[in-house]
Amino acid sequence: MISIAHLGPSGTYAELAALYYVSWLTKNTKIEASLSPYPSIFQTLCSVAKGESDLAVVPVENSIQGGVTVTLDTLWQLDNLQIQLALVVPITHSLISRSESLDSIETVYSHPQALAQCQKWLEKHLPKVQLVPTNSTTEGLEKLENLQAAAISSLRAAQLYNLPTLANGINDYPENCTRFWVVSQPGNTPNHEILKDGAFYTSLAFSVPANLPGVLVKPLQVFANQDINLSKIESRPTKRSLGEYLFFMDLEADVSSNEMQSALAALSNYTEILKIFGSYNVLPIESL
Ligand SMILES: O=C(O)C(=O)Cc1ccccc1
Repeated sequence: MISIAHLGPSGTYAELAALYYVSWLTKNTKIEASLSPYPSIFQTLCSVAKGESDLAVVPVENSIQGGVTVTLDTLWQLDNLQIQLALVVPITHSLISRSESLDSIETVYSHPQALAQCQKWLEKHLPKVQLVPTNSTTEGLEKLENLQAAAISSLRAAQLYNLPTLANGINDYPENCTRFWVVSQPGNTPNHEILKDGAFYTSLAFSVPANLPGVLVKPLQVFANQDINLSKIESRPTKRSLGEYLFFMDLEADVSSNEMQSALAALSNYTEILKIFGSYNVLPIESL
């Protein structure tokens, strides 16, 4: 039995992503899994780094809001985490409340990503409310004894806690989806048959030795030279001093391929610290 950590309380989108993964595991392997909710994304990842859980399922990027910075920062900070798999989950938000109508809502609780994904809807329908960020979309559901309160979470969460919804599909963009990573400690890899033919993506991050003109050109050129496509680049502050950055990249090649091995050997000449987070494929959830 493997344990899978995810952002809780139960009913989050991260739990939904973990459930998709478990359903794939059940169908394709003999591995059984149990889910453990954690109060924050940071604690979810720490539980794997400490060996308390075998795997964590964490959001990494939203199609509307971009990177989930805590996930990127924590992966950089904790040295022993590897990405095993990615999954992309469609996100549809509901406004959950015991109130009879929108008119009496004074406060809306949710995860900052969810509040941001419903910004226009909130501006239009609830322009005067106080928006309160929470650690997850389900954390705010505890506050709904108060009839003036509402929370943004999934319809699935509303059903789980037997709570009524005031509006459904309130995200500003219907194509809203979030990419999640399944991470483990390096050796602790459940036998992913999906990886049999090699992985499609490699994710890594690096700092550069000095803030000079052209310092990012060389690392980019290294991958271009090997004909490796860059599918994402994101910078994050090093937190050492203002204006110094780390660069997180997703590349379309397996770390063990000749092209990637050559690129990485060349890359190390132009980076200060280089961390490789792993090679992985995307689990197609429509196949489940
Ligand atoms: O809070 C949740 O439910 C999460 O899993 C994080 C999140 C929040 C908003 C969109 C996608 C994931």
